[in-house]
Amino acid sequence: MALVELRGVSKSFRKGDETITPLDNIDLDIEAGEFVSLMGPSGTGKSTLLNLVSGIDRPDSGTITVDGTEVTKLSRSKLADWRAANLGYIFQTHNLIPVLTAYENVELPTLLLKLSSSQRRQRVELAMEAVGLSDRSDHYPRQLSGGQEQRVGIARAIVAHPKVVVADEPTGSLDTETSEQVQILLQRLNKELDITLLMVTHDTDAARIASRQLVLDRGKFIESQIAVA
Ligand SMILES: Nc1ncnc2c1ncn2[C@@H]1O[C@H](COP(=O)(O)OP(=O)(O)OP(=O)(O)O)[C@@H](O)[C@H]1O
Repeated sequence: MALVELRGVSKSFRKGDETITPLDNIDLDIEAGEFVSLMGPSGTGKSTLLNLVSGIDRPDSGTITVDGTEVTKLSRSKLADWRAANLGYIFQTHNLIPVLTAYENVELPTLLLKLSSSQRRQRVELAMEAVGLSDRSDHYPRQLSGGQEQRVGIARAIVAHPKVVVADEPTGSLDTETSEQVQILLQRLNKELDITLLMVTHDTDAARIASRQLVLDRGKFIESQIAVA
């Protein structure tokens, strides 16, 4: 069984009189340790897919299973606990809390886990180290560069040792050089820490660093051209 398994997943939204169906009976398998990129025209349902995999939203039909847990069956409260322990989310803009230091921002998701304070400290320190920011722990977001802020966002996403990390345009708001650094970091986390990644991107260079490229269009996955480039 794949680490992430989508079977017959559909999701529609009503827009006035119209019904739009970004995801139409989709199947997807992501194996443990894979790095999958997802591209596609604007509004085709890429973020919707990430929200379904992470249990933020529910499909109209179909099942989503992550590491043997059928996420689509979990109650709301169970879902919150499951997400805290199993899923990391990297946003386009890092969404850091400005009044907390880098360390405290990364620590936040661990407060939902049953850990001793020394286990918690160890996790945060490891995550800060993994993104190369151990020396910036006491800095506030305003004291960090855009790339450093995004790296703190990445540390926050991996601090709970999640099974899967989903990333929604993680390099979308960065300049070319910083974007490349974040791409290298994501690739390293995938290869060295064996983190399974599903990354939405509009950037073909970013998509190329993934081990598998998918394109979503009109409710379905299509073969990616860049996979054979
Ligand atoms: N909660 C919602 N209510 C109504 N419509 C929604 C909702 N969420 C998404 N949609 C619609 O579903 C479609 C897919 O949206 P989604 O954000 O998943 O696309 P996307 O591929 O991530 O787009 P982009 O590349 O521009 O970020 C869009 O038409 C969007 O307007």
